[in-house]
Amino acid sequence: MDEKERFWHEITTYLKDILSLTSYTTWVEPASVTRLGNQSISIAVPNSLTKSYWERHLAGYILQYSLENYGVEYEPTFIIVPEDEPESLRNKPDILASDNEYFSDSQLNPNYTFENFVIGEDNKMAGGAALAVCDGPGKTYNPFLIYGGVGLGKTHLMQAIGHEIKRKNPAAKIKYATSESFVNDFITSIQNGSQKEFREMYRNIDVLLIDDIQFLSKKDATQEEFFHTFNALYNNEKQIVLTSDRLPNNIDNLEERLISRFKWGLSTDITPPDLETRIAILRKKASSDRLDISSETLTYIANNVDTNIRELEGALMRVIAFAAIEGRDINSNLAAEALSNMLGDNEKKPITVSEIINQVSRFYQISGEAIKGKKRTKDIVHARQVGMYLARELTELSFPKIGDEFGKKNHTTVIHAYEKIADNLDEDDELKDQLKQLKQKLS
Ligand SMILES: Nc1ncnc2c1ncn2[C@@H]1O[C@H](COP(=O)(O)OP(=O)(O)OP(=O)(O)O)[C@@H](O)[C@H]1O
Repeated sequence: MDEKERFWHEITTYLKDILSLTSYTTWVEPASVTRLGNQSISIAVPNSLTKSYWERHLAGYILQYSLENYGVEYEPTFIIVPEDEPESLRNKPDILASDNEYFSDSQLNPNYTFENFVIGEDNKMAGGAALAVCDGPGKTYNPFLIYGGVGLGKTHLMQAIGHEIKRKNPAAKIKYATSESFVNDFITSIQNGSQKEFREMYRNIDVLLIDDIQFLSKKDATQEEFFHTFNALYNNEKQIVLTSDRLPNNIDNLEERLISRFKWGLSTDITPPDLETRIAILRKKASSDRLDISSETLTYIANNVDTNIRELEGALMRVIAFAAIEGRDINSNLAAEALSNMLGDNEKKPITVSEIINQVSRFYQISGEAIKGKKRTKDIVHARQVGMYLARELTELSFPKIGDEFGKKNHTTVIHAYEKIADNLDEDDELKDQLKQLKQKLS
């Protein structure tokens, strides 16, 4: 037994111990190891459903087991090899490895392509602009920033740009990193005295994709480095694509010079998908797993999960897994059963004013006491008025009751705050974005 087979035998034995028999036979048995590197392991799985299950529930065990027993974390990557693929391919680690290497060189997820990305009303601006970026990398929109709430497809769209540019120009060097890995790479380079290599890695490329730039907040030295990376790429007409959960203006402690550079190109937001788009996304996922699921069932799922696309995919996976485990056909009754716990859990509790004050306080970094207090500096008044507006929008409370909760303010103060924010919303995109984020946090 070689090293790879031995590790696989050990980890699957370990998983057999901790999982139920059904989970083990449904998810672990169909998987196989294809390669073991110094700090990585490639695993072949038969479909994207199994891949997601491994990614969400089992990958952590591999990291933990390898660290505890081998002193190194084997980072797992999953490759989909359909079961009806010839046996020869399933057992050809070299083919799989080289395929994997193609992607690992830029760290792109092979599934995050335009082909797999459904464009609907909510994301058509972002989708169209992303395609335009691929037609003129470094020229059309540079930088290109995609922003929006959790699980709405920012990473997918960003990586689709990487794939598409690579497809059009196979020689293009694409670098994808989360802002956390940018920070870590930078810190490691300082510790190891390898700044030159770090700069090579981030500057000697054609396209830089940086995910979740909100995490650059408060990291002064890294922001400085990122600023120089940005300038080097921008000046050489190399494409920069960024994602963020909010507009750069609303990222705390982000340097002004970065904010202004991020505004040079195009910023576009992605909002939660409407029902039709949610159904289309489910249909695409089902068909890529070669599953024939009725429109009625897909509509049932889409109707009941409207938070974000990651949750929507999770719900579909749950339905499919439930059907597999119970040995039943997929229909809307089964979907209702499979999702009953999940939907029950999600039943909305009414939002309280103290939750609103809490979120507003964290968002604007102004204490709850100040919001409820009497001070009238500009920042405090703004936070207070936003809080009052949200209280009116998100609770059933009357103006006088809201006034009470905000430190016994008169109801006319609340009415004034409500009207002021409502009026400003029409013209102020930044305010609109702040409220969107706050509402998302509160929901
Ligand atoms: N329009 C879409 N069509 C098909 N799949 C989508 C679409 N948007 C998102 N998804 C899928 O939803 C999941 C979550 O998307 P993604 O990770 O890109 O979200 P995100 O906005 O980057 O989330 P986060 O804020 O957590 O980083 C992914 O599996 C992605 O493939």
